[in-house]
Amino acid sequence: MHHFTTVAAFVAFLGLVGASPVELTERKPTFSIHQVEHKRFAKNGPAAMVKTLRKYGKEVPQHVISAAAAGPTGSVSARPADAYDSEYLCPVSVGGSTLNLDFDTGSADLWVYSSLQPTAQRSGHDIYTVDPTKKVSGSTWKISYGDGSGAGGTVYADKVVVGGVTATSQAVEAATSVSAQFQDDTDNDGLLGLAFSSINTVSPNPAKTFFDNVRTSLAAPLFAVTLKYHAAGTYDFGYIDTAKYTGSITYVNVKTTNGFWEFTSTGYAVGSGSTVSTSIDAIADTGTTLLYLPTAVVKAYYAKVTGSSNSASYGGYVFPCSATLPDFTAIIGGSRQTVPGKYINYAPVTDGSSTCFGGIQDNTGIGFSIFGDIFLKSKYVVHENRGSTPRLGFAQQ
Ligand SMILES: O=C(c1ccc(-c2ccco2)nc1O)N(Cc1ccccn1)C1CC1
Repeated sequence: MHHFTTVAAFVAFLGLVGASPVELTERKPTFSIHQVEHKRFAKNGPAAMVKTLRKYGKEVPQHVISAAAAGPTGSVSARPADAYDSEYLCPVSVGGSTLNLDFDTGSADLWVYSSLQPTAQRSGHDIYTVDPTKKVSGSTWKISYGDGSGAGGTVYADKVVVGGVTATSQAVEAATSVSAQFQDDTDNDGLLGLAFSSINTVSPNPAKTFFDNVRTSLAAPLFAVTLKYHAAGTYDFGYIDTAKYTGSITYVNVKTTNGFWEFTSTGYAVGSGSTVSTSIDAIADTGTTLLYLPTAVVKAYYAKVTGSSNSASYGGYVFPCSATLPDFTAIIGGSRQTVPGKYINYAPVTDGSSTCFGGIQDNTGIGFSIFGDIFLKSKYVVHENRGSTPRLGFAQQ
């Protein structure tokens, strides 16, 4: 972009456009100079602040200097898609269009509704309009999720911006077809996977997640998840926000062999009951709504809920919506991570029913426990990958 900084340059410009200063003043024409974005400008707020303070000879606080020296950081809102926090959606710029994506730490594909789908499938959705010049030749993707939903399509390399953090050449997996469950979910324009790139489904060459693409350039190689109960939370990239949690963060090492943010909880407690020591293999998964735990743990929990039962017809534990639910505590890294009982009432089994579906359910058939939104929405969870030994950090909101 050309910046006119001197009168001489300005007059030279008039010469270029064939107008003399006198002529201009007589006819007083109007003209505008259209600014274009500087394509390679990485947004760094602290650096801009340092520049301004120094320009006016002001003192620059040390914490601003050190933040400026760091890489980019960013934050994006995560809004509940419905009254029951079934999923959380975040606005993302994909190839210049804003789509609302479900950030999913349990999968590793960034896939979007697209112009490749039949128009009936994509009505009500924001879509990514593919640019054939950006197609990744020969690549396809296909994913299936634990609830039986799924999608598939082809791949494009395009610019993706999340909370001001830019991946300039992100693998954007454009859907050619999505399952009925996704078609019915008209708020959701796709998923942004934040698990490990080892489980990305692009073939023949697996793609990197957004986090893996920006990780080493961020001020710190981490993102932090703050989901909230019936309220908007955030996904922060590159920094820890001490205003978003109380007490301290307890870290545990992550096992990445299955591609998930997988960790071990060493025990649990129901309400004010005593702690039961038992090893629980679990994953943190923002893309899963509920908290799936081993059979014995779930039985011990609902033994304390009057009127609860494991309903074959509703496919899980239910109880009277008026029930008082005990808190649930998981021991992680030696710390007590407690979920308020109120958060464990997920939703009425059908609109208006006085029977409610439990937020804690049995993990039989999954192969591990899943700490989904029911657990996560009372926590501040740091997902750190320094390259070796990724870690999860848990703190109370
Ligand atoms: O939905 C998934 C899920 C995510 C990603 C993949 C996948 C296939 C290929 C690459 O990733 N497959 C899944 O199934 N849940 C949650 C879940 C919930 C209930 C039952 C089973 N699972 C994965 C995180 C555990």
